[in-house]
Amino acid sequence: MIEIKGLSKSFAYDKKEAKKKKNKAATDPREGEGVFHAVRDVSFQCGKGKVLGLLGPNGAGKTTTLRMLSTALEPTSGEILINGHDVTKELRYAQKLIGFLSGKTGLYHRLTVRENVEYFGRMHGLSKQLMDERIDKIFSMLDMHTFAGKRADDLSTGMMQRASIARAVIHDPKVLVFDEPTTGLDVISAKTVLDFIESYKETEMSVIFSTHHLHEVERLCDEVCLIDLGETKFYGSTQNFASQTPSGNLYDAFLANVNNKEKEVA
Ligand SMILES: Nc1ncnc2c1ncn2[C@@H]1O[C@H](COP(=O)(O)OP(=O)(O)OP(=O)(O)O)[C@@H](O)[C@H]1O
Repeated sequence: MIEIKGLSKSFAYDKKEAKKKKNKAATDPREGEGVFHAVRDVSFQCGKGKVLGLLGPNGAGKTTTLRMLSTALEPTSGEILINGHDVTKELRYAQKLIGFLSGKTGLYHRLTVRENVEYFGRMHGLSKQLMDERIDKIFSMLDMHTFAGKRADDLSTGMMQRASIARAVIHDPKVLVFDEPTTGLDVISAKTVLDFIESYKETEMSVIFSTHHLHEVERLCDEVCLIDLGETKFYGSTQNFASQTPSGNLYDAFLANVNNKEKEVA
């Protein structure tokens, strides 16, 4: 179980940005004195065996939120608890339990896919036997055996993404945090990734992933957290989210919950 309570993250403006903002009235509620409040108040939780979809228009604060969950960024305020343990205070404990997939693959281009995954497995202290078992299982789930010996810089986008996922889950994390895992993938690779996430529903894991694709939410998510301008605007079951509008569809519910004038959704 992962709980996020009143999370916020502010970034100091660089000199150029600070100069631009000086003496100008703020047009965005996230603009503060010398800082930009990218995430202002985000709260949700994701129980064992549940999948939560993190939604929001471009720039809403999804990636920043997920980076905090992954421990890559330290929150300005708020709490992230895994099984009651505070992630910021028990970093090692949290890093063992979290598997993070970000937009950047983080693979070593000169190493083969298998070498890459083994490297991250060793960093997590996996024994050779456990590593081989895990690799065999994950590579089968993600249909990776055919390109396990290829160097990372020879991979297609879809292969690269699957290798990055294998890398993120080699240590058998209990909480998966995936940032837009299907962005840029063709239909077949996207299906492999979605099937993989779906398979986790049968386990005790919690999965949180951000997406702009509402059909993915419909298929996979038990719960939805929609953020806009850095704040949680809706958190609850996917069913309750959809039933907020007369049409009962996720697309209309999304539009009804965002203030952002552009109301972008892919
Ligand atoms: N390191 C940083 N310094 C300053 N501002 C930042 C930083 N990281 C993010 N931001 C700003 O915070 C806001 C939220 O960004 P974030 O990447 O979290 O949005 P997002 O919801 O993931 O967007 P998208 O759907 O386009 O990926 C944006 O306005 C972004 O420019």
